[in-house]
Amino acid sequence: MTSLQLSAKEEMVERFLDAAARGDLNQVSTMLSQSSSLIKQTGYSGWTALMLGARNGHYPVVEALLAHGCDKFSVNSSSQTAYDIAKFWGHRHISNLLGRTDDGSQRVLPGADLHQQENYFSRETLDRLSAKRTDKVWLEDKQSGPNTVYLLFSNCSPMVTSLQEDDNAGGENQLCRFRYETVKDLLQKPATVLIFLGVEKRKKPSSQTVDGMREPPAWFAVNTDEDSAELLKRCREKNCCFPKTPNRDLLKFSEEEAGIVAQARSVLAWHSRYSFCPTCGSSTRVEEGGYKRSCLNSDCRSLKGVHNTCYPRVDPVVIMLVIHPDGNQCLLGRKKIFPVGMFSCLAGFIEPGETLEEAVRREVEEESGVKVGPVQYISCQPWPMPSNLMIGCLAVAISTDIKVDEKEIEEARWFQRQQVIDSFRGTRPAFTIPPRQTIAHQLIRHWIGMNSNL
Ligand SMILES: NC(=O)c1ccc[n+]([C@@H]2O[C@H](COP(=O)([O-])OP(=O)(O)OC[C@H]3O[C@@H](n4cnc5c(N)ncnc54)[C@H](O)[C@@H]3O)[C@@H](O)[C@H]2O)c1
Ligand SMILES: [Mg+2]
Ligand SMILES: [Mg+2]
Ligand SMILES: [Mg+2]
Ligand SMILES: [Zn+2]
Repeated sequence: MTSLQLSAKEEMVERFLDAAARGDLNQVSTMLSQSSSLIKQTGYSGWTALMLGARNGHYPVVEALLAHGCDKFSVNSSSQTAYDIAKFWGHRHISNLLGRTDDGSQRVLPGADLHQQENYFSRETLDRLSAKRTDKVWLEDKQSGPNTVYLLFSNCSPMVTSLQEDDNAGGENQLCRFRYETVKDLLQKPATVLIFLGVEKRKKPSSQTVDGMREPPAWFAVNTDEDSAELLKRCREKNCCFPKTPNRDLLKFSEEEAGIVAQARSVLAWHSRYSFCPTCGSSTRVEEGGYKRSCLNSDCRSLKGVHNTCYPRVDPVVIMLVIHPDGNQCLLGRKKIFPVGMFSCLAGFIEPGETLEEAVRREVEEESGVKVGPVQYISCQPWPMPSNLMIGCLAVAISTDIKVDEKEIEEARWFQRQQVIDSFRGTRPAFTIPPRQTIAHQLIRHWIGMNSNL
């Protein structure tokens, strides 16, 4: 396409991207002051100005674009961020700048790659204030606070408002939020479980107004045995419901709400499964803002010393993308219950007395017959179904013959890097990639972005 065929806007975008690629800081700054939206535009190459500045080693341009608040996590059509690009081309000073976390911790851990993937269910919107869980007076005061937020759960599913896709950034479900007056009768019921989730994290001081001095709102989750139709009557909005497919619907929240749901649902699921003392079978009492169950039998061993049975459990699971020794293929498998055509990373529960590296090696060999050598941790994800912690790793195979354990896996296959890229793009997909909310998706994307030939 010649420049004559470009619209005025497209031409401006191309000029801006060209300035970033050439390292023309003056032109980049002038154009940004005229049109700030240029910062997120991509040209025909599918690259942003940040990617082009990073590709060509223009530190001042990258610095200026970051100062203007550009999104350093956006990716090109090969799923590479500007950081991946700078690293690949050996512009260390730029990859260090792009990989730096806000607290400057990269300087404390030199050489560490602290560009951490944020996974769905991982965002901490609330400050958990765990020290306040034992402060009964403070907790009771918060319960009836005028700005306190309550979330209602039935059978560990949150009450939500279903939105049209465009209503909410990234989410189709929104949590229904209630005030004390609407739920206070429920709190009196013996079968109700109340969890203190935390208080909203304070925004920057500059955004505080007159009520900036007020304490930030506390959040609680309530699970009751009241009929779900009765619970819905408390809500005046029309679209409120308890989702019919709870597990799938948990993937439809915004990043902020997903983090809160992960916390609340895992703790509530623990209460619903551990209502009696696991040590002696007696009844228990909920304590510490819903984070402890103490045995009511005064002779019980669980009351002496610290017993982990009194606290909510988390089950660690390794999930790994196994890379072929040639570096150009990865191993994916499918369970019978997966949607048709979907392949995902292998995964399995860590067993007692096992390191995560050994768990990776054992699960991969059990499920696919492939032997694994080096294992590298990448990122993790709370997975509240009911209470897993998915520990995401890359692993390098040292054998390649596949023999699946048919009890767990229907099929496992090596996929070429290009097949994986095509599946991400949706062009001639060889298989379906798991949804973006899963750490499996993010691990596969990470591998694609890591060692591609730019
Ligand atoms: N977020 C993601 O991307 C993602 C992807 C894959 C799996 N997962 C989750 O990881 C979990 C584990 O994966 P898997 O099923 O392949 O594990 P797995 O390969 O270890 O096999 C599951 C079997 O392990 C046994 N098991 C051992 N400890 C267990 C425990 N604490 N709880 C339940 N079963 C236990 C059971 O017999 C169960 O059938 C799944 O339940 C799934 O929810 C999440
Ligand atoms: Mg498994
Ligand atoms: Mg297994
Ligand atoms: Mg297992
Ligand atoms: Zn007991």
